[in-house]
Amino acid sequence: MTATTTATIQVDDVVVRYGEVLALDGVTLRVRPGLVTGLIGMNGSGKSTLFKTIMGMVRPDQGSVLLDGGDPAAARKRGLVGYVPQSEDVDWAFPVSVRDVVMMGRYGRQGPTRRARPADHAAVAEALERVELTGYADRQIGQLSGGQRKRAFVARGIAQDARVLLLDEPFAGVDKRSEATIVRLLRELAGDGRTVLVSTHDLHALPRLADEAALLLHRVLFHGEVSEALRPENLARAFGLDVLGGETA
Ligand SMILES: Nc1ncnc2c1ncn2[C@@H]1O[C@H](COP(=O)(O)OP(=O)(O)OP(=O)(O)O)[C@@H](O)[C@H]1O
Repeated sequence: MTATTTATIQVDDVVVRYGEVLALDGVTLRVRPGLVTGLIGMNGSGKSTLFKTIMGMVRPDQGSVLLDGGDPAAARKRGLVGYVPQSEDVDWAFPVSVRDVVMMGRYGRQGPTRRARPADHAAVAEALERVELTGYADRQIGQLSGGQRKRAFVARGIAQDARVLLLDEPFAGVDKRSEATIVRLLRELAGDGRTVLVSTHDLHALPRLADEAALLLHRVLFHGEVSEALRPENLARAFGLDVLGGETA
């Protein structure tokens, strides 16, 4: 059972190119269990590509990724990793209910028939409760607010009992209540020993959210204490901006 296994993300010197575009240029990163790690970077810095590489959906042109010490695609297939995608990557018109989305987290345990057993229904109900969406279970997923949609995907990862959770911009377009709920949940999930990696633009939420932060600009510029990551000189390097005003030279 993966539940007792320590899962850690190990990325070594990863390069990913899309044709001429160099999305990741020698990324090395260790993400430890039991912590929330924030992944900070400007648009196009490679955050989504790094997530897809960690999940084995994008193959590095160079370098290696280990999830729980093994191949990422295999780890994903055995349900080790839960993913909360960016909103643009989801077809919100798809005719599935919130409950169906959360039940997807149980597919890995159901075999090819996908017949839900009482334990699956119980896990889905508990996950919905934890994200405060019990009353929305039968709604079509697209009928939820932005924050509720994110919470539904977090519930999918909880129902899956994923040891590694990757969240791509979970606070984009999210109301304050959902943000607070997601922050609380991620802290609880990390407290249970899970590995939680969250990309965000929301620097204000970072001290409440994360134990560590990594700054990404096609490579990891800094990884360590959140307060250190937020130092103006570090943000200036990651965002190419002088936080006191204009563009850096
Ligand atoms: N499928 C693709 N084909 C070609 N180029 C791509 C593809 N996906 C991403 N890119 C390019 O790779 C670079 C990194 O993109 P990526 O989406 O990983 O960054 P990001 O930090 O997640 O950005 P954002 O915050 O805007 O989502 C960008 O220049 C982007 O245009």
